[in-house]
Amino acid sequence: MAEVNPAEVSAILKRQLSGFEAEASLDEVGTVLTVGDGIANVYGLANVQYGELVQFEGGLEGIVLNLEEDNVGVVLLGPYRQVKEGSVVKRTQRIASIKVGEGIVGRVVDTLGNPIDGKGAIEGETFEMPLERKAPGVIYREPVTEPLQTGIKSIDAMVPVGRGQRELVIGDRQTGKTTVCIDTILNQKEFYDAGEPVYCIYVAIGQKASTVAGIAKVLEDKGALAYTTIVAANASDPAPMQVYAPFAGAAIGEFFRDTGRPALIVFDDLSKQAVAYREVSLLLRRPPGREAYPGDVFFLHSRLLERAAKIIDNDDIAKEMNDLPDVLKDKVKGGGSLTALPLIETQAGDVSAYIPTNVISITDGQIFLTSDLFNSGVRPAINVGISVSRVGGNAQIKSMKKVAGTLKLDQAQFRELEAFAKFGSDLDPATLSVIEKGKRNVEILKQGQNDPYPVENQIAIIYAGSKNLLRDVPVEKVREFEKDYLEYLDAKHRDTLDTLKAGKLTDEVTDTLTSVAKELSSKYKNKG
Ligand SMILES: Nc1ncnc2c1ncn2[C@@H]1O[C@H](COP(=O)(O)OP(=O)(O)OP(=O)(O)O)[C@@H](O)[C@H]1O
Repeated sequence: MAEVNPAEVSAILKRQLSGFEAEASLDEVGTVLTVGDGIANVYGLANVQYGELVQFEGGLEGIVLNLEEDNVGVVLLGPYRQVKEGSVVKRTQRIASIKVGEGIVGRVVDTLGNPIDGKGAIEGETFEMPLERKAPGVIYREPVTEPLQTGIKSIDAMVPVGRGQRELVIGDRQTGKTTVCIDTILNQKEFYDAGEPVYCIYVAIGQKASTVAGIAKVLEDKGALAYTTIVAANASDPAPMQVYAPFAGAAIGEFFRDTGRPALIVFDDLSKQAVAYREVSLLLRRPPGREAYPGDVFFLHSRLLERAAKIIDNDDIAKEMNDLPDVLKDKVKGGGSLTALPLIETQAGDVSAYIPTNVISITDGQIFLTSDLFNSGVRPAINVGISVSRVGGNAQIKSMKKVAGTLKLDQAQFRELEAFAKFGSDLDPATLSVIEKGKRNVEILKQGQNDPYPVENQIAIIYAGSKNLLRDVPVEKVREFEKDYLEYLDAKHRDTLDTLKAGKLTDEVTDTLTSVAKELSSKYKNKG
């Protein structure tokens, strides 16, 4: 009998074991300790990461927000009736993210990227973009130099916004905040038609579903849905969905920004998001601070708004960008931008409350809307005296910059003298002329809802106002004059308008504008 050679046996065993791979995988699971008010405390997920998605029995997902020694606090992203004490929770090893692709344009989605407009699944290739992502570092950014045309005369002239800027829109309720932002989105149609779309994202937080449906309809009717995505976390959605909706919107914006395209995001509004965050934090038993907001509510807004940026126009450097999701690695292009228009609602004009002061200090300027102006018929109700844009001036086109400079000075002078306007006849002619001109300029800056103006039209009418060419037009007829003047220029002097659009304010152009304005205003004089 042949003897068993141990060395031979162990060699055979070794050979067989070397190709062995364990097929069974071990899911890390935990159990629910307590659940209620949209929060679950889970035991047993020792290795879970902050911000990771976990899945409950029945498919409901949640985000891990509190890491404690023996349990983790999870916010639930949906109705949690089926979750009970003792339910099993599974780690997904995925940080919360949203699927973004070209197909998301024109859709209405929820915080997790699920379509809620009844038009079926999102088509085409999609990429997982993380909800929370570190903002691009200094090396990957460029200063703001390109204008973002809002189509609103008083903004484009006096508080201009540039691509990559963060400009706060702040005011009491019902002062036209949403309208300013929707009009800005509508104004981007010009660029879409010209084949260089600015991709827009409207994030609705804590609003009525009917309001969101109304906005979607306006955008669709005006042809703006073709380049716009709506992210909606309505008032009836759980608080965590409202907290993360702006982050989901930013993730969509970043997809366009990092693939070299301009994007615009509107957060309507961050006050409601802060309230939802306060709710979540209190339920997670985090200590309350000023106005019962948690201590990190500033960080919540600053890390969100920092994601608005103008990316350097160099593909090689842009490719190195920090925290770039792997899925985008070979699609990255430089030169993209994400402009943010956050909204904040104040109570009785109090801008020194906690959340308004926070966001004012984070953004690059603010557009103040006031009820007084709104109610006196000055709409959009922008108070230009206290509105500023810290970087947008560099982005204004030259022709606009020239005419707007005079307008700003005139209006500042007018505001100083305005109180005297009541004494009409007792004033010296110089003061009277400043007041009369100011009144006409106020009329010029009025604008209807959903009626954005192309930049060349804005320059043409502001030029007429600032050169006092309207002195013969009665104040109440200024808007009628404006309409005739712009229609006439468009019909007869399109080349002049095109020159203005190109940023030039030549003598020839100013001569044309002056002669047209004089001719039309003289008619008003005769009529009057
Ligand atoms: N330029 C305008 N011309 C005429 N009406 C306007 C103008 N801007 C806004 N409005 C009207 O004012 C109302 C309030 O506008 P909007 O909803 O934009 O304000 P808001 O400040 O966003 O309000 P909310 O408090 O609901 O957030 C709307 O009914 C709108 O139609």
